Amino acid sequence: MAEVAEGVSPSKAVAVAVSLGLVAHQIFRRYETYNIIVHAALLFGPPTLLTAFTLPSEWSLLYGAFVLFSTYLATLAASIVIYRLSPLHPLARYPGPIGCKISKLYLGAICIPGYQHKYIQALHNRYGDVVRIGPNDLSIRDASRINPLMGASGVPKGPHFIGRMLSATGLPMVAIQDTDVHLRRRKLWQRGMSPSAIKEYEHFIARRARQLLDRMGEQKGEITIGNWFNYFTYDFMSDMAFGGGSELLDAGHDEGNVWALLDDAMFIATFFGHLPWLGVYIGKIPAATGNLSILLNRCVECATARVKKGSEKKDLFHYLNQEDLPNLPPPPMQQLIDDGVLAIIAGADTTSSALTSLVYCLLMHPDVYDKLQAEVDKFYPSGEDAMDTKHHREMPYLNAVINEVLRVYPPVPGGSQRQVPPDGQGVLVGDLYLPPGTIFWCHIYSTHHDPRNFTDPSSFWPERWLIASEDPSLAPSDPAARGLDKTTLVHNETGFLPFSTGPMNCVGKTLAMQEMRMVVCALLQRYKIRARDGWDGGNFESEYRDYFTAPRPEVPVVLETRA
Ligand code: HEM
Repeated sequence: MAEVAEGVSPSKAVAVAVSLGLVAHQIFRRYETYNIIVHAALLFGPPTLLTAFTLPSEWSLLYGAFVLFSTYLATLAASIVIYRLSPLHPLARYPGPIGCKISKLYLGAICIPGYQHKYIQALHNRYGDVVRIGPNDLSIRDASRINPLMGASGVPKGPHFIGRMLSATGLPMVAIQDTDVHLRRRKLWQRGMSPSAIKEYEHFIARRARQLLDRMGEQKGEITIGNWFNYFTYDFMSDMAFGGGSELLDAGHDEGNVWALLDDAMFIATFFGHLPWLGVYIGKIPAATGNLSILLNRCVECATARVKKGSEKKDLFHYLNQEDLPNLPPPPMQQLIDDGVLAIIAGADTTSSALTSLVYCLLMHPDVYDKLQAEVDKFYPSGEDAMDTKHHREMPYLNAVINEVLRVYPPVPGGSQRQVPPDGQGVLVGDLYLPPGTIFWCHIYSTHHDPRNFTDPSSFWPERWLIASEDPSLAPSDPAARGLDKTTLVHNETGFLPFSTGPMNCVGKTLAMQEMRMVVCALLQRYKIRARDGWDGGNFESEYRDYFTAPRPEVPVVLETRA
């Protein structure tokens, strides 16, 4: 080989390696791909060819390979870093930490302890409403931009689910970036979440909610109520998505470690959500993905079993499998599996998180607890069926409490990612310009906690929802109104987006609200909830974490059956 290269001087060989490194950067920049073979070819192909064909005669093969590989790769890395920090980068005008501008590894590392929501909120407080949180990523905390960016003619989904699912193929609906394909797929979900479908699910919710109350009541002494909500939501979502298959409530513990797996999986998924290409690599190594792969495989097994068994009830699967449209062929098996997985992951943790936060808030705010109890007792006195949803509309305080919990402790604190199509036009909203390829998040936690959207935003104060809607149940003279009325209260519901917003928002919103209302009414009708003696709730706020969904600290309680 060296013979072929005779005449190539070391400085020439190094210069060629530098030039190829610069060219490779331009190729990476223009043609983003998750194809490992393309990545490997670009990373290792040029220096391998250089070593093979231009090795200077005075270098040994080993030395030459070392010099050419390191020159090529160092040039590529330096070119990337310099470009990302330079005024030439399309997002150069947006402020943010240098580490974020250089690589998504920075935010990936920061998210590991779980306080990404607080970190991004702090960035907004320091840099303003638009912050660069990655080389091509922005976080936005400006309620006035939310509808133009996420509403009817908003921007498609971003790529973070590719990293979360450790694959660029076989993705669930939530991850589909092509807007037309996403909306086609969503039609099935929309039928499965229509008011008439949800009416039919009420008895599924009621059966599991009764089981939840019975099983909690059977425990002696203190219980960790969040764990029981976990069992409830997981069993219920398994009923919905797979026609059953999970009996955690019955077991009374995390049988099969599903929640341990889910928590670990969310942690891994959050890191790779920031680095989708790396997630795709790691996804090829079964041992490296550990619990995330186990969780995904378990869901695949449940979905496959359900497809084989066929549908016995009108549950969510009935609609996802188009059994309500018998003249149409069923969707491909892989689609059913992917969306079954999605139902469990999207529907179980979020609702459980909200219910746990709600109990925490009631325990920390006895005045709120008393008022909610009074409203529940008014509509569901002892003997009245607490699973009957007919009074929910007449319960403004119940709805205010749930909204306020979702505002202060959003179960998906970061929200959902969007990306301006790289091959299309940029997006201009007022003076905010997002160049093609820009990835962004309308950051839910920061928006909910912005004083420009909500008076005293960190304070848990359900009455704000009553004042805003001028609900007659709260007189302006009531001390709970804090001397505010609709004109003096800051209350911008455009900045309230726990379920995200627009045509790609949470399709399970109505179901989740129904579940929460039913469980809260039934729980308060039957039990008095008391915090464990000596527990002051101190670490809930500080240890509420963000791994896309929100792991929360334990809330230890004692339940006393009400007379
Ligand atoms: C309190 C409970 C819940 C909260 C706070 C919540 C929140 C969210 C958020 C923020 C998104 C991202 C939407 C976006 O990309 O803009 C989402 C998506 C989704 N959620 Fe929920 N969710 C909850 C409960 C549920 C339930 C019970 C289900 C039932 C299966 C569900 C199913 C879904 C699905 C299928 C998506 C993907 C929607 C799409 O891509 O079109 N969620 N959810």
